[in-house]
Amino acid sequence: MLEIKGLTAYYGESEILHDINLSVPDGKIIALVGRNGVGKTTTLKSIMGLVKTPAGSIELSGEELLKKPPYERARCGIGYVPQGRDIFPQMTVAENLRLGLEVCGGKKQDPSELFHLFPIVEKFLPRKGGDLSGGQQQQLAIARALIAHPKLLLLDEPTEGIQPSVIQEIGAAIRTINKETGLSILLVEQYLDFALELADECYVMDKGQIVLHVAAGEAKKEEIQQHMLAS
Ligand SMILES: Nc1ncnc2c1ncn2[C@@H]1O[C@H](COP(=O)(O)OP(=O)(O)OP(=O)(O)O)[C@@H](O)[C@H]1O
Repeated sequence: MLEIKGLTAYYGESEILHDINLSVPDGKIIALVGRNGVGKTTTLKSIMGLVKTPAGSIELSGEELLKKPPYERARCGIGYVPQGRDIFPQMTVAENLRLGLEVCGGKKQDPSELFHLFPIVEKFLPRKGGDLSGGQQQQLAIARALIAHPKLLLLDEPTEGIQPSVIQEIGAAIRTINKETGLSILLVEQYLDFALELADECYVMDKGQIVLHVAAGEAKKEEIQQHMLAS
């Protein structure tokens, strides 16, 4: 599905990612973990074309994305839920959801197919996005990304600032959508237990490099934690 090879990324003159190799196989959930500031968000932004990536390759189902602008990458089938969710507070939940359709050229899709995953989104359709709690906004942001039927979903810290009961609901929804539709998911997380519970494989990042790649089933939590400690 997604194949990243030898990727570097820059902010200005600073090289942030160094020779990243990472793959998301079809239908799998892959976690990318690491402490603050190691380059996880930059990896997702690189996939979306939002940062300078002068070297390497990013292929989606065999198609090179590196030279494509962000909107074309989204149209190739990538849904992106950024850190902080980017919900428009003055727009209603229904309007926020509809924005997700712009990605597929405004094609008519039926949002109701997502309501069994996120009942709260259906319940609050007429409410302003800004009136939702953090957890509800996160569910709306994921629903908005799913409405265009992506092949690959990029999730940036969906548990950040969210209460434990809602984290469980979000985890269940991610697992259900993966099982029901075979959607491939790249999940960036700092909450290691959540990541290991959901993921098939786990990559650990430190200082802009991948320092460990393990199957989540055999993942040694302590070993991963060692790599996540400040060095
Ligand atoms: N817009 C920017 N301009 C310059 N440097 C940046 C910018 N955004 C991030 N950085 C730097 O790039 C590095 C990687 O940041 P990144 O946000 O990718 O880390 P992260 O692992 O996602 O951390 P967090 O969990 O805090 O989001 C950090 O040193 C950060 O300070």
